[in-house]
Order: sequence, then structure tokens, then C-alpha cells
Amino acid sequence: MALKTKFRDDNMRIPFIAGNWKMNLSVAESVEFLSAISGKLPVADQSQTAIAASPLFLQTMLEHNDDSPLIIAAENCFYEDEGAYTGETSPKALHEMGITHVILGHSERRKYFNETDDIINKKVHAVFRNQMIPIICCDETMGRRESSERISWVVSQVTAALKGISIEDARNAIIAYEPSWAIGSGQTASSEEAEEGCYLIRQTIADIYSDEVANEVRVLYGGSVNDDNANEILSQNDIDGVLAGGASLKPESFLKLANFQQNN
Ligand SMILES: O=C[C@H](O)COP(=O)(O)O
Repeated sequence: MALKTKFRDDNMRIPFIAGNWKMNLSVAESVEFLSAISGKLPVADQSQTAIAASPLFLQTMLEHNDDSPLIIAAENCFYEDEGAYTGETSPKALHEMGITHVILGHSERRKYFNETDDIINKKVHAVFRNQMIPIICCDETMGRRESSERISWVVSQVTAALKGISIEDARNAIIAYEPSWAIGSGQTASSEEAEEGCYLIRQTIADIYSDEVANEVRVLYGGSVNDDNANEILSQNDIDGVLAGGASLKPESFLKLANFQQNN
């Protein structure tokens, strides 16, 4: 069931179906994956599809992606373009190699690598500075969900990530509502809960910029998405796509998500 939204419900935003491989698969498996999905993805003006992978895989994946509409994305990058930052991934180098999208602020980065809102905001600036598009993740723990801080925490993450970002850049941002209680747990948010989180993000964009910008920004849901629950989630007004972890690791399940429009 779709909830009421004050935002546009005319299917003008192109769906964005993304997979996040995290620290899984190998370079050889990434090539096999690309070969298995070759020619089976929707065309880009119907639905955009992306796989975010380790920086170790990106060059090989770009070389094997041929004329595929699949976007090869990075899972993270640093906020400086170059310098003495051992082990970090340069956003400038990502752009030079042909990467167009970068996931930022994933809850695993926040939790295991102590990424703060301030760090994530610097990374968002770095990605836009290098003519790429950030896929900004916004977390929600079960503790926060059950407390009165829930709404303010989601709002504050979005507000902090976009601090100082121009309206022109903000229009192109992609934001993902990824409650960490639903990530890798098999406990998916219900479609109403997912819509509620995505609506809250869109309302925050409207408050920072305008309703017009909020109507353009694509908002994704992530957390135990699979081919059984994707269609219901994707039918919600304020959900423009998904960010799938586990379900993106196998070509068959990723293809089912990518081609969700055919299942409607
Ligand atoms: O970035 C993806 C999310 O962490 C979701 O992962 P999951 O689909 O395995 O729950």
C-alpha cells in the first residue's frame, strides 16, 4: 500500500537500482558477473543500474563493461584529491579512470571507520568537485528508531552531508535511507517504514533547498532488499530505487532487481 506524500508522484525520477558488493567477490568473479548480466539490463533512460565495488576491481570492471548501461561505482573515497594519505582512494583518480558515482557515509563506514558527519560532508564536496555523483547513505539504528531521536538523527545526517553544497549539485545527489537494523539482518523494513524514512529525507531536502529540488533528488532504500520484497518497496511514492548488498552478489538476483519494472 502506498502512503500519501506531498511530493510528486508522476514517475519522473528515473529509478536507480544499485548493488553494493562491500568487501566481497574477487576480480575474476567480478568479470564473470559482468559477463552473466551482459545484454540483460534495462536501458539507462528507463532505469539506471549500478554496482559499487572495491577500488581493486574498478579498472578491470570498467574494461569489461563494454557498452553496458551498468554504472561501475566506488564504495568510498577520501576527501582530498591527492597528498600524503597512505592507503586512501583519491576522488580525482576515480574520476580520471571513468568512475561517475561514489557511495559515501555507509553505516559500515560510520561504525567501523569512525566516519563522522563532518568527514562525510567533506567527501560529498570532494565527489562533486571531481564531477561525480555521491550516493549518500543515511543510517538509523534500532536504538535511535525506538527513541525520540529518530527523526532528528535522520534529518541531521542529511543536513550535515549537504552542508555548503550548491543547489545545482544537490539536484544530482542520490540519498539512501539505510537503517542499519535492516542491513544484512534479513529484517527488511516494511514498505511503509521504508517510505517513511525516504519521505523524511525528501522533506529534509525540501527544507534545505526547495520542493522543486526535493522532487528531483533520487532517494533509495537499502536493507535486506531482495527480489521478493523489492517490487513492494519500489512501488512507494518517495522511493526511487534500492541499494542492495547481499542480493547484488549473484547475477540472477541482481538482474531480478534491475528488471523490476518488467515484473510489475
Ligand atoms: O549497501 C547496502 C546495504 O548495506 C544493504 O545490505 P543488505 O542488502 O545485504 O542488507
